[in-house]
Amino acid sequence: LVQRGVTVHLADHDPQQARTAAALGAGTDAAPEGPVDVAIVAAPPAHVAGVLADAMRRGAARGYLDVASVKGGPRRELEALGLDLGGYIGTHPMSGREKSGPLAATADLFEGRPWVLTPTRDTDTEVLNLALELVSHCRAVPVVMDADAHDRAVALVSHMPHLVSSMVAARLEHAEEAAVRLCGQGIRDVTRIAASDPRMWIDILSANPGPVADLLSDVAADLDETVRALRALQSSDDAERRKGGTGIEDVLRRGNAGQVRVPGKHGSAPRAYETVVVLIDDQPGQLARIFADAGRAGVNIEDVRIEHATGQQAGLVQLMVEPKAAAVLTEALRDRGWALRQ
Ligand SMILES: NC(=O)c1ccc[n+]([C@@H]2O[C@H](COP(=O)([O-])OP(=O)(O)OC[C@H]3O[C@@H](n4cnc5c(N)ncnc54)[C@H](O)[C@@H]3O)[C@@H](O)[C@H]2O)c1
Ligand SMILES: O=C(O)C(=O)C[C@]1(C(=O)O)C=C[C@@H](O)C=C1
Repeated sequence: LVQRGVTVHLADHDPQQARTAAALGAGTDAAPEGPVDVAIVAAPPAHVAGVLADAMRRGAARGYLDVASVKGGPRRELEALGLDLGGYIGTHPMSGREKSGPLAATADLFEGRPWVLTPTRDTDTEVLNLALELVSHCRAVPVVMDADAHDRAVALVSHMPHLVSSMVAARLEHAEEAAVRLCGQGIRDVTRIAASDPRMWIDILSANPGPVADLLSDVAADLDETVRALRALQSSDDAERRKGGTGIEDVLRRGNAGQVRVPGKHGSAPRAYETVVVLIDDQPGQLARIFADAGRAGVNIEDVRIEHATGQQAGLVQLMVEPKAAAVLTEALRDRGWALRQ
């Protein structure tokens, strides 16, 4: 928002967090002199209604938004407090990090991502317009939904997958070091979000337990069937083994069919990018230099993955770019002395 010329005042119940965010360029931690255009509450879900109610009672803003990962609960809490909710919209940017706090923040986090808005019949048009302006400043894609429909949808695409990721990662806790050191990109993809703050996720799941439990019981049924199929594959009987193979194929094929439905950036169909792989030393500033060199060559990096080599101070950076930009980027990085890999 600061980059787009908006004046941002930061407040946090831990003033150090607001100071750090201000020092990073996210705004000022000085209080505004009077009511602001819009107050955006990004506290943990269980505190959202309380923080919003306090701001509304003080008349802190013309419009009030929150960005909590659940939408039905906070709205009902606000209604129970008897507040006039015409000036409020519950929102949820569908993008985040597994790390907390201002040091984990990035200015382009929401670019091209869906940002859910849950206005009701009573929402002031002026406030809806402020919310749309905010989403547009962050270059996100607005999606209007009913609060409860949102909660059912994120149970499927965010909350249940989060728990499954935690359960896969939990298998590693007491695993032998010899096995853990073999971790490749597959398990990194599946477990990244398991690094998130449990306190935040207890709040999120506590506000959406029913839909998540329903989905997890469907996953449990798939797990039971898959275990049965794997046991059948161990059988000495040919027919049993064939049955086992069919069962495994079924779950893998259904996985393919679901995976192709995951949209790429901007909510469109997934795009085919080409990957340019660079070997880096594990030292501060390396990624920033690669990005600067790519920028100088006029190449937009669409996505990036980093794979650290076990036991070495080196890593492989996979830069995903539009196919026509791959050759330009390869040449520019080679010219600047980067070691490229296939
Ligand atoms: N991290 C994500 O992936 C993500 C994505 C979309 C939405 N959200 C939602 O955004 C909100 C913030 O999540 P985050 O990941 O930025 O967490 P965070 O821990 O980085 O930030 C939360 C901040 O709220 C402050 N806080 C706690 N209680 C407060 C209170 N009562 N009053 C004022 N400040 C208070 C904390 O000090 C902290 O600085 C949550 O509601 C979360 O559901 C998170
Ligand atoms: O990718 C991450 O690290 C996230 O935290 C992302 C994610 C998600 O599940 O998509 C997690 C919770 C938020 O409510 C929104 C986004």
